[in-house]
Amino acid sequence: MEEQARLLSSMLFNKHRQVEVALNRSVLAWKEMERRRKRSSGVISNSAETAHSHAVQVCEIVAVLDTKEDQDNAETRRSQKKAKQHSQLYPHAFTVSYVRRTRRHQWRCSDVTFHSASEGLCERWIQVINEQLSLIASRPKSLLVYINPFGGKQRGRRIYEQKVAPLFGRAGISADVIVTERANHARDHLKTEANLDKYDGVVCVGGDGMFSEILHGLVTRFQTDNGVDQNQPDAEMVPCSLRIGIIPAGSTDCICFATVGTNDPVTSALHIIVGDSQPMDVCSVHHDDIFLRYSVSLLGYGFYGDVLTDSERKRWLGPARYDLSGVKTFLSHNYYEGTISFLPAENNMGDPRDKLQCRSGCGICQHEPSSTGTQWEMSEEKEKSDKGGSSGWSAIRGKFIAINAASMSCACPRSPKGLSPSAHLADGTTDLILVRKCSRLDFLRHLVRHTNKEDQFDHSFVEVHRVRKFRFQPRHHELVSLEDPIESPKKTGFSPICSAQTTCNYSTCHSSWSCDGEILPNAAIQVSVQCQLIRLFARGIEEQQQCLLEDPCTLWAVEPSTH
Ligand SMILES: Nc1ncnc2c1ncn2[C@@H]1O[C@H](COP(=O)(O)OP(=O)(O)OP(=O)(O)O)[C@@H](O)[C@H]1O
Repeated sequence: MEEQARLLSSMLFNKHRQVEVALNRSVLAWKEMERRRKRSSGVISNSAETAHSHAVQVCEIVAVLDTKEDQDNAETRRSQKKAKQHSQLYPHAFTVSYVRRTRRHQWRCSDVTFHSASEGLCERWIQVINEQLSLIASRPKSLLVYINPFGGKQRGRRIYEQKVAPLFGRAGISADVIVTERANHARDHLKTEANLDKYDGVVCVGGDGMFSEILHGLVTRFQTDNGVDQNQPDAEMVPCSLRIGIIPAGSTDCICFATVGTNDPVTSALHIIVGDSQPMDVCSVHHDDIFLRYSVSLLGYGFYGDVLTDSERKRWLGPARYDLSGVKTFLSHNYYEGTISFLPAENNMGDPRDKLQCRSGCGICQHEPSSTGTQWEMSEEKEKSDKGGSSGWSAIRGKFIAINAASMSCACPRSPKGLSPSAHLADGTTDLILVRKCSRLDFLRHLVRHTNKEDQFDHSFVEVHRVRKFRFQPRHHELVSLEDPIESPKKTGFSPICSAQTTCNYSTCHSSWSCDGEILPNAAIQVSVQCQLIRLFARGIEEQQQCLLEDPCTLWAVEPSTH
């Protein structure tokens, strides 16, 4: 680390111990100065200095506040006499609140209080730290918060008021809060009414369904304001300049888990406060030239579409409905025919089986936008120059149990590595997973591999492609008539191998697409990945070593004290 000039350095007191505190542009560090007698080799040395060093990155300081006398004494009541003496000697204090990492990607807000005899010195510390914080332009000052009071266990409002609002207050962030009164309230408000110029970001308190509302409201608003027609599948979309923060308060919080690494409201609030920014791809889904929906996580046809459709009918069962519908759909073992066409990503975009996981600061997601843009244009050219041909695009016609497009790993507590463990959040691609017709036992083997360390793509009936665009055309929709004898249907009971849904009426011979948990009305769809269309107040999942601070000792290395 390049050594930076100290901005401030003082001898202060922390918990009645003298500490040397120093600040440069990137680190606040303090170390205990403890003088004690030490015996070595039979000689009593004069004194030995031991130091316990602590360091906090300036960008992870939440706030610095003047500490009121009684407030600090409450902390030290154990040794009241000592505390009283101490507070008489050093009556002035300031408290720094900062991010502390705990287990499994969770963050907490910790406080450290420094005392001094000099009020002026404390004021100077507060002023200089605040000056440094104000230089961090990415920190939000004003937020628009939507709370779904009915998401998950209906604790959204309480979570916000008790865990999040106090932190925002401490960090000096103002928030306008809207508690939603109906489904799509947040989406509609964002689309038309909200005065977005006032805000640095939008916060969603709820689950994945609520996030989807915010996503649709915000993306639609930015396209409308910029004259982009969402119904045009090839329209060049305008990225949203406002970031979205997710305070998890739903029954499914997969987007939060995939971008923060944990579902914890305090951690999410701290990521918002420090002004993190995680770009994210969004898939636009069209049927012919009609816009259907946006997706950031999973588009699933066949198995996952059927599970969702069935579980919607069992809402009264609560979260258990997913398990029940999963078992039922598995036993039904339907397959569907159709043609899937796709535009593969370039070779330098990695491979779904390369075992490179998308992590904080991911290299693949940081491809220069210009180079990605150029490659993208080249692919578009290929596509245009080859209308009706196959160059650039590939097409597979077949019988599929499941067709999934994972734009992120889709990891969740139940499937820790997710549907596509190496999918990236912001590389402009989605991982297209095709599970062809196979036996029930083989399909079970494939499903089980989502929960263990084995490669779920290592089956002859599974293939996976990293793609920028794809289209699906169900076979029935194209030409199948009831007389078409392509598969002999077995509508009653479970077939020994698979049951083809080909000779029934339209509504039963095709599956439905599940789009981030919503069912799409059309089976024939076109999907384009919009690279980095939105940004979240997150930083991706941190690797263990990324959590460690660079050596704070560099701060002690040279430089005379400024105070
Ligand atoms: N005030 C409201 N009343 C009813 N529905 C609402 C309200 N506000 C938001 N919603 C809708 O509730 C749905 C579920 O919300 P959310 O994702 O927050 O919770 P969830 O428990 O994870 O949901 P689910 O598991 O049903 O997807 C969203 O699709 C959203 O549109």
